[in-house]
Amino acid sequence: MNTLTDLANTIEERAKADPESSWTAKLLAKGPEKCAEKFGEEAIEAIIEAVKDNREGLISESADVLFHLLVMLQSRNVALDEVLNELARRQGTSGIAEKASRPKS
Ligand SMILES: N=c1c2ncn([C@@H]3O[C@H](COP(=O)(O)OP(=O)(O)OP(=O)(O)O)[C@@H](O)[C@H]3O)c2ncn1[C@@H]1O[C@H](COP(=O)(O)O)[C@@H](O)[C@H]1O
Repeated sequence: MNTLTDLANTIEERAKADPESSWTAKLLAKGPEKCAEKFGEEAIEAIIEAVKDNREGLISESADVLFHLLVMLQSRNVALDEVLNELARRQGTSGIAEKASRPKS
């Protein structure tokens, strides 16, 4: 099992934990909208580090982004595996070819 899968499992367990004892439980108890807001904040912090070309900051903020993405998914009962399956489905399809195949709007 990889680190991301381990973390997703921990987050799923924390959904039943006491919000006083777990950051994850506390955030999940605030609801999906708060989880989404927190993910957005962390994404912006990662963007700032990328623009500043701060390598250490980008690594640290990216870890926050992944953690908060998993919490947001948990808040809407979406399993990490469902996202990984979607990525696997896309493997081998060029992004340029996929975009060209979309119906014209
Ligand atoms: N990976 C993480 C992780 N990354 C970030 N964070 C927390 O996310 C919070 C967000 O940090 P911020 O500074 O943005 O938040 P803040 O300023 O305190 O919050 P605001 O009041 O500003 O919204 C901090 O409290 C971090 O400690 C994490 N908390 C937990 N985990 C993992 O989740 C596991 C379970 O943690 P608990 O749920 O706390 O038991 C841990 O063992 C870790 O593996």
